[in-house]
Formats: sequence, structure tokens, C-alpha cells
Amino acid sequence: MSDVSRPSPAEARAEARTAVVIPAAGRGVRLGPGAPKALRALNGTPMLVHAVRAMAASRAVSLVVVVAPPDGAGEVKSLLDAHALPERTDFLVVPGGDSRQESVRLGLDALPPDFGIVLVHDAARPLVPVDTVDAVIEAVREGAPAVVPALPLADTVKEVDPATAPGEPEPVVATPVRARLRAVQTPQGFDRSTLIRAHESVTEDVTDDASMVEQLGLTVMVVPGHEEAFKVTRPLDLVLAEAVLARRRLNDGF
Ligand SMILES: Nc1ccn([C@@H]2O[C@H](COP(=O)(O)OP(=O)(O)OP(=O)(O)O)[C@@H](O)[C@H]2O)c(=O)n1
Ligand SMILES: C[C@](O)(CO)[C@H](O)COP(=O)(O)O
Repeated sequence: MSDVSRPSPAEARAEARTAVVIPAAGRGVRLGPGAPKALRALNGTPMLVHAVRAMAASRAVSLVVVVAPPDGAGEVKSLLDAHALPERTDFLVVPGGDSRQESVRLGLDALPPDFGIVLVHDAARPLVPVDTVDAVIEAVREGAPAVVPALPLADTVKEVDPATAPGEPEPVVATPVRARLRAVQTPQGFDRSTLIRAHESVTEDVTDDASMVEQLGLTVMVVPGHEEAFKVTRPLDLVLAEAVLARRRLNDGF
């Protein structure tokens, strides 16, 4: 006999609490020498603090798990303690691993049981607007097992021969139809048990969490991303990020 008082999976998802895992353990090799990327300053405030504030700006988010550089959990904790963060959000800091995938898994391991929806957000995308965060959460609440924010591409993309020797011109082997491609951002949102299953079953290195869910045979849904959710990867991205912050300050009348 069915238990009429027990919520259906869809009802449970609609009610579920949301936590965010922020992988912040990378070195930032492409950014050049310096402190770990997440700890570098953007207009005087560490990139990680911007990213944490961007997640905590959503009223739906009640826990943020920051995955710190393996030997830097203490430093990251002190950093978060020293900056004003919304009181309605709890914070946990755990040490990360050698790859983004391992760092996310360590963050998932630290999640308390009572969170049914999990977002994974790069510390390296510090400026994502709250509307994008909320759109991802809403789509998971509505039943998608995995949701990614994404934008259409501005450039044409070529696939090249992977066997080309380093430094040699690369023969083009294909030109995918651009209109069907999307550049994927974070936060990516998941039904918690689906994301955990994906991390348990996919062992090869992948570049995002949603592709692990695709490997389970489930459909990942795309919602509109935002230009300001770009990833700080190379030195020019720092210039752009500071320009975006300056424009925001101007618009806010500071
Ligand atoms: N071992 C790792 C590697 C990456 N990340 C995080 O994953 C996000 C996206 O990674 P990326 O932009 O590639 O950062 P880095 O690995 O630091 O950059 P790079 O590849 O240039 O070294 C970043 O927030 C980064 O801190 C992580 O938590 N643990
Ligand atoms: C997850 C991600 O930001 C989606 O675009 C991206 O794949 C991370 O890649 P990275 O090389 O680890 O920065």
C-alpha cells in the first residue's frame, strides 16, 4: 500500500534545500605566477569572496561548501571570517584535491544529509549574477536532474587532428554547426543523488560535472547563461573582471 503522506520525488525536489560546492583548489597556472587563483584580488577583494557572495546572494542557498587548496583550508577559513557574508548562509571549508573533479567530490563528501539540490560553482567565475543562479535552481526544482547555464558562441569552432605534432600547423577535420553549440558556465545545478552517482561511476577526467551526468544516460538541460559569468582563466580576464566591477560600482552609485 502506498504512503499517501510521503511526497513524490517531484514534490520532494520542489521543497529541497540547496547547497553550493565551490571548487577553489586550483593553482591558476594559465593566469601566471602568484597566489592560488581563487585567492587573488579583484578590486581589492579575493576572487573567492566575490564567488561566495555571488552564491549567497540567492535566497534559495543556505549552505556554501568551499573546497580550498589542499594545504590552505585554514587560510581560506580566516579569509571568509574576515569578510562580510550574508548571515542566513552557513559556510564550510574543506581541503581539495589534485583535479577539479576530485575537489568537487571532496566537497560533496562534506555535505550534510538534508540538502536535495546541489550547485557546483567555479571560484574562477566570481561575477555570475544572482538571476543566473536562481534560474539554475528553479530548473532543478522543476525536475531536471542536471542544469547548466550556457551562451551561444561568438566564434566559429574547428575540430583539428589530435595527432598533430606540437608546434606544427593543425589540419582541420571538421567544423561543427555553430548554432547547435553552447559555451557552458557555472553554477551547474543537480539533483544531489544524481550528482553523487555520477561522481561514483565516472572515473576518467572530464571538464565539467554535467558531462558526468550525461554519461549516466540522463538529459542535462540548458538555461540562459550570462556574459558576466565568464571564467577568469588568463591575465586579460582579470582586466575584464575589474572593469565589470567598476561598472557595477558606477551603476550602484558608489
Ligand atoms: N585541483 C583543482 C583544480 C581546479 N579547481 C577549481 O576548479 C575551478 C575551475 O578550474 P580552472 O579555471 O581550470 O582553475 P585552475 O585549475 O586553477 O586553472 P589552471 O588550469 O590555469 O591551473 C577553479 O575554481 C579551480 O579553483 C579545484 O578546485 N581543484
Ligand atoms: C566547469 C567549466 O567552468 C564549464 O565551462 C569548465 O569546464 C572548467 O574548465 P577548467 O579547465 O577546469 O577551467
